[in-house]
Amino acid sequence: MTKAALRTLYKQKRLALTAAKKDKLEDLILIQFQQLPISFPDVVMTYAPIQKLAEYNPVLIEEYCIFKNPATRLVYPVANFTNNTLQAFEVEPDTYFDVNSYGIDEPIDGTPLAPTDIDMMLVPLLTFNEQGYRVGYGKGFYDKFIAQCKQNIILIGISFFEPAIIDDVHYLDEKLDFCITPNRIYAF
Ligand SMILES: Nc1nc2c(c(=O)[nH]1)N(C=O)[C@@H](CNc1ccc(C(=O)N[C@@H](CCC(=O)O)C(=O)O)cc1)CN2
Ligand SMILES: Nc1ncnc2c1ncn2[C@@H]1O[C@H](COP(=O)(O)OP(=O)(O)OP(=O)(O)O)[C@@H](O)[C@H]1O
Repeated sequence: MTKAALRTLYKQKRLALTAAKKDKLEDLILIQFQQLPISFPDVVMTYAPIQKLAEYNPVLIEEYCIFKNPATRLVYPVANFTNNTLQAFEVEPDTYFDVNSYGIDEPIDGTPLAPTDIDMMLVPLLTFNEQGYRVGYGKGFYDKFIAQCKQNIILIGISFFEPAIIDDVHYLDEKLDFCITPNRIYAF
């Protein structure tokens, strides 16, 4: 399917999950994440989920990263919807967040961080394919941002559903290193 058709389908599939089903899938995803064959680096970019789009909430994964590596530093994206770019901000436990016009909690007094300082990134997505390419909301925020990160950054997608076939992968699309589903880890 095209990315446009996949966006519509996977938004519907996510929104159709009951709270109980979503809770169960989130537990299974955490269990899979805990099997990842990596050592946990210091600087981890995560995201605050968009509730109205039923995104996966990575909070338990963040806690697991801190448990495995107490030196973990958490970073969140702040989106500029004028030019569809992201900026990374490191947060502390007392950092304030404010909800932006798209319903995303963003840090308002974090410390700006260069994309090259990020070691690992949890990348939001709607779906992905067996080759490690993802479909997001179609504004290219993450593709552009990942292009500025270091070569050996670990990119991890998380999906409630198994992979799809994407007919229109673009040459600028960035490939994930792993995608976690409730059933297994895909390594690319
Ligand atoms: N949690 C989270 N944060 C993120 C992203 C993300 O995918 N998830 N982004 C990843 O890029 C950036 C923001 N990109 C976004 C792109 C579209 C929409 C959105 O609400 N799209 C609606 C249509 C809204 C409209 O056009 O009025 C939709 O897709 O239904 C939200 C965020 C940065 N922060
Ligand atoms: N490295 C890049 N530099 C400039 N433009 C880019 C880059 N990568 C992607 N784009 C542009 O961004 C637009 C959206 O890309 P795409 O459809 O892959 O978004 P997406 O991955 O679904 O969304 P997102 O990254 O926002 O979650 C496309 O028009 C694409 O040309």
